[in-house]
Amino acid sequence: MKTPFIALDQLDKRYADHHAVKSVDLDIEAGEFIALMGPSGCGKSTTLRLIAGLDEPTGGEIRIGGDSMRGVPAFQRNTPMVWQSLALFPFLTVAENVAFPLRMQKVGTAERRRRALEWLDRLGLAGMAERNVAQLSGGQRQRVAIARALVTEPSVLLLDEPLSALDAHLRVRMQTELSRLHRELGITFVYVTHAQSEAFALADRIVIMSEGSIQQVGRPQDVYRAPANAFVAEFMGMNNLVRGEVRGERDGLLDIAGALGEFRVPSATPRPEGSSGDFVIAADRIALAADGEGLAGTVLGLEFVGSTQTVFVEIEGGAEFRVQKQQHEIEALDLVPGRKVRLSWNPQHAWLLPQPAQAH
Ligand SMILES: Nc1ncnc2c1ncn2[C@@H]1O[C@H](COP(=O)(O)OP(=O)(O)OP(=O)(O)O)[C@@H](O)[C@H]1O
Repeated sequence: MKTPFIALDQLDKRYADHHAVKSVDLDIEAGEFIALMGPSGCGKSTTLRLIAGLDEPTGGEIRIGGDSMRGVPAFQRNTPMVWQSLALFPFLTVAENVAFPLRMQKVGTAERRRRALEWLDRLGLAGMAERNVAQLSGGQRQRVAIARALVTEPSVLLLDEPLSALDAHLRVRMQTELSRLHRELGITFVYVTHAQSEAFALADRIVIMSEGSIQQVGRPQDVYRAPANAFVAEFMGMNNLVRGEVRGERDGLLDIAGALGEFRVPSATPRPEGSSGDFVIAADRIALAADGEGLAGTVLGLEFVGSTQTVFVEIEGGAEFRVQKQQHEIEALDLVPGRKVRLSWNPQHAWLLPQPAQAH
């Protein structure tokens, strides 16, 4: 097997009163764009800080390029980090800010300036070198922070919610910028974010964490379509979780029965009768109709994002479902709160959650 570029091996971090990272194993390939995701407090930033050497693990090991980072201080790792708060020096010019890490490395004045200007140019900031950072816009400041992180030509860049302070429009532009940089530089990016849209737009693989443990690692679309457990399914937002129990098997599909009724669900492996039959059905896989077959429900509300509508439906029996449709697909239904609807889906699109004992 190929040696991973960054290896987290049983990585553990305990604070006095909190177990923030619990025996995390993760291999990151050279050049990969990895996004760490999970609810607030799940240990994403701590994991990133441990990789950066800004915090010491209380157990396990980090290897970068095959070398153990045990006892290696942050400044010797060349794993720069970009934060939401940027931490630029207000009393230095833009060029001086970017050149700062080279000063720490004892690079000569002329060379420092040459490299700082080169990175400013790469990030579209040529001509701003002599400005004070206070004279820049939020997006420009973000680029300065990225230039400063990249000026030492690291082989890994760590980013902790770098775009969350920007407005929505700028965030999308900076996403494109980061994606371009990642492609051009070919270095490894480890990116902490709350925002699913960012992780999906940027990452080769996403890591979903909860309470200090990894719940699932995979390509964004695979984690979305095939969550490893109920936590991941719910975290991914646009999944509807249906609880049930296996009643039998017919024609390659399992019969599942639960509080919402009876369903047919595919399974890659046999599942004994009476075992868990919890499954998810993604919001965009559900068809809506005014009547006919399917789960009966009542529209609770609607949410528009561009041309996409999310329809919130209360199912008879109490559960709430989300259905995601293009505006033109449901125009004819004239959906308003209180409208009765039927929900149906192709059984092949349902995803049976792995048995709890197998989930990881
Ligand atoms: N220095 C510290 N001392 C004690 N507890 C800490 C310390 N740093 C972090 N923690 C705790 O460890 C847990 C994980 O924190 P961490 O910052 O890694 O979470 P996160 O997933 O990045 O959250 P957020 O998305 O809110 O930034 C939290 O409960 C936090 O309160």
